[in-house]
Amino acid sequence: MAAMRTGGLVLTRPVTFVTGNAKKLEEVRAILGTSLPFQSLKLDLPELQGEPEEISKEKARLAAIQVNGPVLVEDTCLCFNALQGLPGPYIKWFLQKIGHEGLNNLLMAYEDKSAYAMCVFSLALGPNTEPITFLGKTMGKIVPARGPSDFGWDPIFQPDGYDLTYAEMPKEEKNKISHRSRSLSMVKSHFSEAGYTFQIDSST
Ligand SMILES: O=P(O)(O)OP(=O)(O)OP(=O)(O)OC[C@H]1O[C@@H](n2cnc3c(O)ncnc32)[C@H](O)[C@@H]1O
Ligand SMILES: [Mg+2]
Repeated sequence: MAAMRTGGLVLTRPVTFVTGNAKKLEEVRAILGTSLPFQSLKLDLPELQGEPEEISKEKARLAAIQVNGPVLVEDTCLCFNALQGLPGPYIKWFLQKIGHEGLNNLLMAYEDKSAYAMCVFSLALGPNTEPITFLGKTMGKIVPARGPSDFGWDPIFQPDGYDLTYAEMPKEEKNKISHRSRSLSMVKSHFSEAGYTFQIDSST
């Protein structure tokens, strides 16, 4: 839990990253390394409809109640410029129903294949605290699927400046430029700037 102390906030528990997605967790682990004490909890939280930041904040509020402590969650969007940002936060269901080919077909009527991947992390220090959001974006375009299909829409997203899709890139390369790593670098800066201190008693 969080307690105030002069000069910053003392956290007596590690931050819990709550997600139902094992691939997200894998990337968050690789990106954060040991820079932030965190643990994970596999929970598929219900998601509100609406703007990405509100969806992410609401997930954090629900997660903080479940965990009864500091939590980090994220919501990921894939936004097509020709479609004014859709499917956006609804990408999970589009992907599930129409797949990579269907997503490409959605853009068939448009010249503009540009898109961006967006990650909104939300940090809530405990239940009843207002979550803070961190938004990271990577620009690119939608292409016919290339590369291994072990993580979501990675095979159809080709980031600007690369000839490779996210799926074709070595993981370390994706993690250097991804929407997730951009958002997480803001989370890391927040932790160092806000002066939080972790005093975790491992015996409790
Ligand atoms: O429990 P949560 O964290 O919500 O996990 P989720 O899988 O439900 O994730 P989202 O609600 O954020 O939906 C995002 C969708 O985009 C997929 N996705 C997320 N990040 C991705 C990435 O970096 N590359 C490819 N696909 C990704 C993910 O598998 C989902 O289908
Ligand atoms: Mg989800």
